[in-house]
Amino acid sequence: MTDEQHEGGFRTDMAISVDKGGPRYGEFVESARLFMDRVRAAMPTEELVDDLIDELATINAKLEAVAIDEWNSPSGTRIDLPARGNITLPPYLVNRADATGVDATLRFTRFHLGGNNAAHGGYIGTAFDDLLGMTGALATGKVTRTAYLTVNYRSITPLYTDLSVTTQVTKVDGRKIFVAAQMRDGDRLCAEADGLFIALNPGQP
Ligand SMILES: CCCCC/C=C\C/C=C\C/C=C\C/C=C\CCCC(=O)SCCNC(=O)CCNC(=O)[C@H](O)C(C)(C)COP(=O)(O)OP(=O)(O)OC[C@H]1O[C@@H](n2cnc3c(N)ncnc32)[C@H](O)[C@@H]1OP(=O)(O)O
Repeated sequence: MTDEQHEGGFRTDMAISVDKGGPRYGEFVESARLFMDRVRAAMPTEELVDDLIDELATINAKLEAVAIDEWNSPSGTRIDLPARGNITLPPYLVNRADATGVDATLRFTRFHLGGNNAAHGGYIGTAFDDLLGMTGALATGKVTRTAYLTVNYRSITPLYTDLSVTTQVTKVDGRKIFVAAQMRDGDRLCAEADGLFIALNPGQP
């Protein structure tokens, strides 16, 4: 990736990769996700907390030594991995993606718990934002930025259940891409969204 491609405050091109971080990078990301779930579910003893702080200090020092800028990191660019290997995002697999929309399968886990075994609404919005951003990118061939995103929560979204997410381009008007999405548990509509994404101009901050 050149300086020109990411001049300004947001990348204007997507540095996709399938090999950064090596063949076991996906396994590393899944281990990190499992760790996040385990932290969320744990009731540790004081002794275990002491022990874990020390072990994590070692791990964090190893990772700090290999930190790299956002434009070149595997996280967010590995298109062969769930959610492009980005642990910030709920893990989803893209089943179909073209200029008209995207079909994905998504699974929330303990880390994404809102309450009463249901997903937190913010993570539902995060999933929609990313998959709709991808939809805008595929519709225009450019990176797009969210202008607005409206989420309607229609019924409880369960954890540890394969959910389907479908997105559609509803209208393109110059740089404006109007999009919609639905999240379902089988036939049941859990949540839906509509949004406006703006295709960035070259160098736009
Ligand atoms: C297996 C296959 C996989 C393949 C994958 C391959 C590739 C995928 C590649 C990449 C994509 C992947 C994933 C996506 C990644 C991330 C998605 C997350 C995106 C975000 O999470 S991003 C962060 C949150 N987001 C912001 O941080 C925005 C802050 N904001 C701004 O940066 C500006 O605000 C901006 C840029 C939005 C617009 O600014 P601007 O200067 O460029 O344009 P301007 O203001 O002139 O608006 C132009 C026209 O839009 C209308 N307009 C604007 N805003 C409107 C609104 N809210 N409501 C109604 N209309 C609106 C105007 O009225 C005008 O309309 P008109 O032209 O008709 O007058």
